[in-house]
Amino acid sequence: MNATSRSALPAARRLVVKIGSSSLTRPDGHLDVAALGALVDVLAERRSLGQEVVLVTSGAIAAGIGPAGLTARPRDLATMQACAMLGQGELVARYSEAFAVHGLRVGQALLTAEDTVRRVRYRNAQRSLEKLLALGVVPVVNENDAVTIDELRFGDNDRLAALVSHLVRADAMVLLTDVDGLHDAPPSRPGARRISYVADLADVAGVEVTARGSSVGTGGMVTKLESVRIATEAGVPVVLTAAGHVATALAGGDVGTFFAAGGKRTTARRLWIAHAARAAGRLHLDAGAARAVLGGRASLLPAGITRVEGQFDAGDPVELVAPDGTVVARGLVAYDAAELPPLLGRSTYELRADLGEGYDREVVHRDDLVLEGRNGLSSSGSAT
Ligand SMILES: Nc1ncnc2c1ncn2[C@@H]1O[C@H](COP(=O)(O)OP(=O)(O)O)[C@@H](O)[C@H]1O
Ligand SMILES: N[C@@H](CCC(=O)OP(=O)(O)O)C(=O)O
Repeated sequence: MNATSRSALPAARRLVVKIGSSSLTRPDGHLDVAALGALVDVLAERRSLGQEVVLVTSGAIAAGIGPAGLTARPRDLATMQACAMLGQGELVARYSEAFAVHGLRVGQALLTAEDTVRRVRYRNAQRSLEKLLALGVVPVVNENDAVTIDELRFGDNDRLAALVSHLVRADAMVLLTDVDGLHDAPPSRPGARRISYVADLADVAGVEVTARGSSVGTGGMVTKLESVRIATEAGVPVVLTAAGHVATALAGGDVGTFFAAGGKRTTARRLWIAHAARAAGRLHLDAGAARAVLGGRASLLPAGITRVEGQFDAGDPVELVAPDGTVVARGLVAYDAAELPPLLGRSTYELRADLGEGYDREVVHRDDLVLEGRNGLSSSGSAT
């Protein structure tokens, strides 16, 4: 399949389609059931043409606003989560009804960032989604808002969709929103024009995008481009378009923006480390450690760390900072923040002798470390 042209879409064996809150929400903040039905009609048609579809859908919070007795979308995390818990069942019920009209069944998958990072959980999600697809069911995926906490939360579904694309080995990903693709300036600005084709994300590095989305969406165009980066670096081409253009987009028509896939498949955890929503802390390195890490082959040992910043637990993403203050890499730390201070600057030999086996382990293993590159991901791992 050609990952550099729109012909990838009708030729795709497996598609991931993500629809955002802005396209599923009425002006009064409630779920737009008609918009949901229109999307399902198009997806059902693709299924009848032999394509497999994985749907990543936002809308749980929107669907929960009414039942929660609220008048507007909440902004604090706890109320958003409560609303999503109320609304998720409602949302899936609407999808079940709409797909049933076409004789199709849906299966709900609620994922967290952790499911795409931890190897065992990644494999588990991969196996169950494969089985669901083999059963002819349409997976309906959302973030598990009820249990996710701030640092490990996607918040928006854009990056989740990219990681799901990697997980299910999609041939293409389609991001549906309320604007017809990336524009050369925020679309509210007079004269802003759609960009039809992007061969390399570096070509649009100068385009002004805002993080503030529609009144209901999360992350705006910034998280969409981040999602595009993850997908294309993983070898998956992307179309970003308006929800109303989904039929044309899936047929390979010239709507929205097509982003050609550049990279070769890398591991999901490396993608996630590079693009994790927020680092939980920082490790300051001495010059030797910074050089070793930048060399690309070394793990970070306690001896090369001069200072620790932030409250993190083992497994959290952290930034690695060189003596001149630049962030040289991101990685998953193997210790809690509180454990580290007595170990700093000491050799693994000393630590093993004083504290015993286990304290001589790397602070960040090289498999859990991604260099800060031009595209935020400059090292290559083997495919998961
Ligand atoms: N350069 C740009 N091109 C296109 N859209 C942009 C740009 N900069 C900012 N945006 C905004 O991004 C918004 C979409 O993001 P968001 O509201 O988070 O959508 P969703 O709910 O679909 O995820 C659009 O409404 C648009 O105003
Ligand atoms: N998981 C949340 C999605 C949060 C959100 O707004 O995402 P998006 O519409 O992708 O910007 C929900 O279902 O409401």
